[in-house]
Amino acid sequence: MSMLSDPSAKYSAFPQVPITDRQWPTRTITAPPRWLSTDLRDGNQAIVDPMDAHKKNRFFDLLVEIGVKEIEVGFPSAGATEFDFISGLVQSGRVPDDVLVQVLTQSREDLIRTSFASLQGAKQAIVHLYNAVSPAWREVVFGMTKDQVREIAVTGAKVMRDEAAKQPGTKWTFQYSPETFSTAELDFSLEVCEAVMGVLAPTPEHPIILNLPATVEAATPNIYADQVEYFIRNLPDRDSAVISLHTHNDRGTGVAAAELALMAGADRVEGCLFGNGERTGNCCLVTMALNMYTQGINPDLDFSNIDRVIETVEYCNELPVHQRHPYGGELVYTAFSGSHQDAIKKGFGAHEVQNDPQWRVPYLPIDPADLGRSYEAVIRVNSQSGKGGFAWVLEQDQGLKLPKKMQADFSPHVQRMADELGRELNASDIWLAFQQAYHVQTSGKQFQLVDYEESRTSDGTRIFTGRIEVGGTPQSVSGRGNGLISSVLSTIEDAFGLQLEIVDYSEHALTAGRDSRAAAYLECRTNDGRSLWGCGIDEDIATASVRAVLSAANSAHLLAQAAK
Ligand SMILES: CC(=O)SCCNC(=O)CCNC(=O)[C@H](O)C(C)(C)COP(=O)(O)OP(=O)(O)OC[C@H]1O[C@@H](n2cnc3c(N)ncnc32)[C@H](O)[C@@H]1OP(=O)(O)O
Ligand SMILES: CC(C)C(=O)C(=O)O
Ligand SMILES: [Mg+2]
Repeated sequence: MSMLSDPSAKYSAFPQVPITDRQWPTRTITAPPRWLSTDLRDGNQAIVDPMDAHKKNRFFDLLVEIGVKEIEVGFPSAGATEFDFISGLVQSGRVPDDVLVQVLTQSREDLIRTSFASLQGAKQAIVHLYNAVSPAWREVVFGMTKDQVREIAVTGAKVMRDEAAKQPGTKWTFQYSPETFSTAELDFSLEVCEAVMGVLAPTPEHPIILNLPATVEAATPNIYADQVEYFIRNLPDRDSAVISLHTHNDRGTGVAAAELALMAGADRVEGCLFGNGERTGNCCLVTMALNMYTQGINPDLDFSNIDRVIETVEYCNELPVHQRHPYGGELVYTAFSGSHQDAIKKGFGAHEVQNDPQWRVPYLPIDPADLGRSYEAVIRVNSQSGKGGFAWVLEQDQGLKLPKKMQADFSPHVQRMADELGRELNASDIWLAFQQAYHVQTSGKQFQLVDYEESRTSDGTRIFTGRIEVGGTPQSVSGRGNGLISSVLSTIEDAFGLQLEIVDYSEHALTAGRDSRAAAYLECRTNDGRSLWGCGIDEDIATASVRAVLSAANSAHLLAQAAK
């Protein structure tokens, strides 16, 4: 078996929804929906080892902490683990007053009764009833006509109504899902929902939740939005229903479908953190909430410490959050490639200088700091990287702000190291490459400053007098110039025969908070016209400049040796 040359023999295009005056494309999302997490139900039913009570409790606490107010805690009739967890949670008093727990049940009398039993003692709760309504399920799963399938829902709704009446101390909300809504005839979904409403008699003050699942995502997200708009426009007593969305991600557009359907008028979104759930998962609540956040809308969910959220989700689901998962993945705020690094570094620079409250850093749709991620990890260096990358790392790690031309000079050293090692370079690799390239390390070089003094003559001439180790042996040297640097340059020429002319010089204090040292950078030209860079770091800025000259002299010495 292989892929078909004519897939239309096996698969058909999804039909259009019969509305021509659809409104959703002209709307924008301006407020968050009601969120329901189904991590403990749809997520839990899709993992290899369903969560035990310890993990379920930990997940529940996380959901409460991030601000989820409606939580589907399980499927009570699935077995003792589920039932005991739900009933234990309800009776523990750990459900905050502003949080609604929800349970799911098939439309079967015994299962509905078990579901209500699990919620005994709850102040308030949602009981969620479902049955599939689309042709394939009607014909293949139930072997029933439309009327019989509608009757499954009606019978279940009656049991729900009666069970609720037996526990009047609980404020009940009813939820009904025409499962497989996305692949069902819209008018039949409406017919079944109306029949359920007929039994449960919702009012605007006490509405039913009608949840419209894309149980299997079968079309482009605009089709789901059309289906939801059609449903809402044709539902009698719309104001007695909360319209809820439940998308899956079979085509990879579960979040997009929920977003467009929200524009179509829905009120509520069901999903899982990081999109766990059946097959390719449910709508990812983190992605959808943070998509809103980056449009300037407070989603009412708090992901300020997204790494802690990931840690708990990975622990409970025993599934990793993909490194490229929107907003949360380990690599989504990381740039390895040169042009991205360059733009991000400039973006952070401009952000700091302009103090602009609006976020305009290229390639980063959100400020990682808002989610508790540090800036340090944003730029990482490998063989695809450019100057912006290692310059950023040196600045973050060592406080060095290399002049642009020096970055170009250092670039081949980094490139060589990345190619040789064939892996990502970490901050200490780059620092080592820098120390080697500019002889900043304390040993193994030709010229090493021991100490020096500077004096002036009456006409302003500076005199450098010092001791320099040459190949390990201290040597007393001196020279004159009209400044400290030129006096060191003439010392080097007189003592060692190295002729260097200064082209560029800059210095800065190392990044505040690190220490009180300073860095000096120096570009020199040799007598055969070659450009050389030196760098000196010292607690004293003048000494840093002397070290920078010796750094360039060490390079000049190596060049002279190589030429011999
Ligand atoms: C899209 C979704 O995610 S739906 C949620 C799915 N989640 C789960 O199923 C997890 C928990 N489920 C379970 O532990 C088990 O399925 C149980 C304990 C609830 C029920 O187990 P069983 O009694 O063995 O039934 P099973 O789940 O295999 O269902 C099969 C029967 O239920 C019927 N059925 C399935 N769904 C429904 C429904 N929503 N309403 C009424 N009947 C249904 C089927 O037609 C089938 O009937 P048949 O035996 O006459 O052919
Ligand atoms: C039970 C329903 C809402 C469901 O999970 C689905 O249809 O995907
Ligand atoms: Mg589902």
